[in-house]
Amino acid sequence: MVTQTYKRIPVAVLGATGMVGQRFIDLLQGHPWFELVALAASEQHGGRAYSEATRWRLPNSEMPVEVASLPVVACRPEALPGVKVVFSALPGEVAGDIEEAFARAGVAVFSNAKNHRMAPDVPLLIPEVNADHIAAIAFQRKERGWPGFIITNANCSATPLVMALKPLQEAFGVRKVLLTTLQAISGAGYPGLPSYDILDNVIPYIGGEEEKLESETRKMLGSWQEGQGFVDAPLAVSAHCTRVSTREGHLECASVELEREASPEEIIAVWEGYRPLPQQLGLPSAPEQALIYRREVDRPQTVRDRDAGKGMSAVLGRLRPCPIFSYKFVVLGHNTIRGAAGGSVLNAELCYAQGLLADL
Ligand SMILES: N[C@@H](CC=O)C(=O)O
Repeated sequence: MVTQTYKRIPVAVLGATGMVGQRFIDLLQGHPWFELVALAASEQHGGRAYSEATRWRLPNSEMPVEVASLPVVACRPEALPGVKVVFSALPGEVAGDIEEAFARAGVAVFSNAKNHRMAPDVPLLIPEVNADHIAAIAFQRKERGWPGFIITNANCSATPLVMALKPLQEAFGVRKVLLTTLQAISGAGYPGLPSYDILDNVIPYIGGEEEKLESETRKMLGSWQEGQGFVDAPLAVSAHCTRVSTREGHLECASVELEREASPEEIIAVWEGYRPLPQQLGLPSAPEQALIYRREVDRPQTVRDRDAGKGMSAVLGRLRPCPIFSYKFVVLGHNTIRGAAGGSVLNAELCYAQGLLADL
């Protein structure tokens, strides 16, 4: 259990006006270790108050009064003096250079953007899965000469899949994964898809998503080797990604081939008994149970289960034998919480607990 009581670290959100930016703002309200002191977005907002620059879009909540009058400044380090940590919800078109400018200026960047995920010196982090990959930060800082650093979270559909696979990999080995996703419309940001395209419809294509899912899964389930870098897990992953007309929560149907035989009871016991580092450390955003297995025949369901563990748990169900691979199952993750802002906040908490934010 982490019990230090440092002064809270001043943090900012980049890309604060979008959906994921708003998730960051929401999750940082009253955070015990991080104090949200500034908001940044595109230059067009020119310092206007947050309440004038954007409308609050998160369901069942109002814009926090603490941020309503904050000016929306430009995404430049000099516009955010005193800020030691930034959470980036920037779109991929601009995230790359901006995030690097912050790391160069001595800021720790926790990014939701795709740009640096597959870089050979950037941890693609899910604290329940590959907390040891933060060892790459020392290498990144040295190689790039940065006093700060960049850590990214994973693609929102890779996140619950990898959380489900990690304990299976440890206990039985995993050789192959075949996956079909049913991804919510919020994954496309706001305003996202035209209603005429998505209502009464399923779209069997999300640009770049299948490639990300396949490569990110191998990186996260792989290892960080001093002197060698990231080594991918020797795992074949094939993904079909579809967009469905749910608002939040990516539901995924997976078939896996294991290296060793296992009974369904053993697999469920491994999932239910999984208690990785964030839970051991009691990190503020870590759900009590990283993985929840539902025994009902028709769960998990997107609308009923996406908020489990305040949107930070992966919810599993329907484990059954697969006539082609070893087993098949369903997994669900909240895409804008665990798969986006919540994932990055947990990454920052792990770094805080491991002392990586102390020397910024
Ligand atoms: N790329 C993802 C984003 C996650 O929510 C998607 O399109 O769903």
